[in-house]
Amino acid sequence: GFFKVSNHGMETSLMDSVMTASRDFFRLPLEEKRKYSNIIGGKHFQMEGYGTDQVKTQDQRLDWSDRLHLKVEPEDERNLALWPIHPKSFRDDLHEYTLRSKRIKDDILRAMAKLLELDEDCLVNQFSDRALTYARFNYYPPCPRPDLVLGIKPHSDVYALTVLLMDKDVAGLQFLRDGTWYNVPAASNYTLLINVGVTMEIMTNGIFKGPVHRVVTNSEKERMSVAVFYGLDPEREIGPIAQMLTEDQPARYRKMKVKDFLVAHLEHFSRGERVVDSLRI
Ligand SMILES: O=C(O)CCC(=O)C(=O)O
Ligand SMILES: [Fe+2]
Repeated sequence: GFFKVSNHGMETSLMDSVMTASRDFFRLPLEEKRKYSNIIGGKHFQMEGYGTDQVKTQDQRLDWSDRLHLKVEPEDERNLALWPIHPKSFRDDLHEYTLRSKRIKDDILRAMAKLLELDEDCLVNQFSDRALTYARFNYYPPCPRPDLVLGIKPHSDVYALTVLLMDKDVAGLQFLRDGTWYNVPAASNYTLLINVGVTMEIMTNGIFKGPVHRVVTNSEKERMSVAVFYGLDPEREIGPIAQMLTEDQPARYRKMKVKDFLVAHLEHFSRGERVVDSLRI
């Protein structure tokens, strides 16, 4: 599922700085932002950078949003050429923010392990120093026809855990439960939203589920959010962790290399499907 955390130890000034740096970036002229484009040489799509989703098919549903997607960990794999230098504080703020966010993530992983009656560090230890962390800055401009287009189409996050910093003034995120969409209010009190992703769903053999969510558009106001996604080392396998399996509780998902799993996710996402459903045994 997903939940809000308060008293998380992240300074409100840092949260404000990250939001402001992000807003300032998206307000730059298009030619400035294009320097960080996720399309190389006008045609080749890459995961990182500024832009929208990869367009795979003519009939694909597109989202009413702009993103800046950056790898922050492993630190030696940062592609700094794609880290904006305007506004000036952007790189430092993001670096600082992800250090704090990592502590929150580890605290939550320990609490989740306790809930599962596993060793406290059992989940934390799944994330080696080669584990992937991405930051995604989402910008949703006002949309003249909110009835026709979504800010982000329904999806489950693919990585293990998402730490989401939401707009303080404008709501838009919705979660699906039993066929009904529920609104998440704007984060006026500096709470962070923690969202379980399908990597966690698989690791915990389906106990913690990656909920389906979407973002609706707004005809008057722009909205911003910053998501930090925590994934595994792409070179290892993803599957239910051994501690979750017993004779009565056999594996519900087949194993796959993380790298291939992420590629499969993109295929499913562009079709509005969930990759996890294709891994069920
Ligand atoms: O903008 C939001 O509140 C949610 C964004 C989201 O779901 C995502 O980036 O995966
Ligand atoms: Fe999401």
